[in-house]
Amino acid sequence: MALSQHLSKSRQFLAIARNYSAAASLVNVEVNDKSGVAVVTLQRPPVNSLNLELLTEIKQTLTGLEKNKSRGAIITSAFKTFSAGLDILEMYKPNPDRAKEFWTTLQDVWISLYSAQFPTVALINGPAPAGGCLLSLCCEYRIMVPKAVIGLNETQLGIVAPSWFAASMENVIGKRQTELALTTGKLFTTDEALKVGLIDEVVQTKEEGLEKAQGFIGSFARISPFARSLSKQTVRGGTIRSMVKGREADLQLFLATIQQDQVQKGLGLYIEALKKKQAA
Ligand SMILES: CCCCCCCC/C=C\CC(=O)SCCNC(=O)CCNC(=O)[C@H](O)C(C)(C)COP(=O)(O)OP(=O)(O)OC[C@H]1O[C@@H](n2cnc3c(N)ncnc32)[C@H](O)[C@@H]1OP(=O)(O)O
Repeated sequence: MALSQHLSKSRQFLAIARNYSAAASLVNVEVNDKSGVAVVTLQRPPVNSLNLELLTEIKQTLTGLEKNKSRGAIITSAFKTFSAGLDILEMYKPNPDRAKEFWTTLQDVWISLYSAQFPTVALINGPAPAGGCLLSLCCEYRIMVPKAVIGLNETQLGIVAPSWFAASMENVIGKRQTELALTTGKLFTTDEALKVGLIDEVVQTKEEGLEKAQGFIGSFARISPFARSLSKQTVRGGTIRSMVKGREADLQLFLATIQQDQVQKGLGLYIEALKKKQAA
């Protein structure tokens, strides 16, 4: 598709996305006029914790971008936190129907983002623990600001990162580092994350990050989109097939896990600790 035609389609999507944003406004989408790349900004105050509504909007945004043959997407945050991960309140004293929809939507978001045909970059402009880290691991390239943290810290909450969370990390930093990170619930500083390969670049500001992200996506300008996305599928296909095959069992495991007294107790204490931290 010619760039002018493509941009016209992108603008139509942008108009739809803006209308949608006006109604719900947890995700803002802006398509760059020159490059056709979408900047997808998460904006659920205060820390972009991923509840059902935010996940639903992310999923709809990704579906829209795929449908409109997006040139690329940069995922970032409107706040000083990239994402605080899953909204703990979705797992604490859960309503079973909502918990089911919540987890299924998280699975859908992972599948859409992990398998996106267009290039994806996470511009991690603040802390990205647990589910926040997972979102960034789905992207092809990670750019992070200094003085932030990133990692799958689930064990610190007394829960276990599911196998597809672990696989997403393993595909980026390898088995050994993933095992160490998951068993300790490690949150990597920006420097540590760069050293271990969890992120690809450090930038001083979000603006610099946007430029670098556009540069990464621009580097595919002379590569056939078909060959590009098939190559991505070749590398990621096994992980995706395995997750899709196991998704029902994974859902049941999630529902059973969050109903355990011990897990509820751990989550309750964690929520208290977060609140105390604010009061201090
Ligand atoms: C299939 C097998 C079984 C599966 C089991 C389940 C597997 C689940 C997998 C993933 C789990 C997760 O993603 S759990 C979430 C983990 N997240 C964290 O540990 C991060 C916790 N938050 C923080 O560390 C900090 O908030 C921050 C560094 C992200 C930001 O710090 P800051 O100082 O800027 O903000 P506050 O700490 O003051 O927070 C503001 C406000 O937000 C509330 N908050 C923070 N994080 C969450 C969250 N994840 N969910 C819900 N709410 C959150 C915090 O309590 C404050 O609220 P109040 O203003 O009301 O006090």
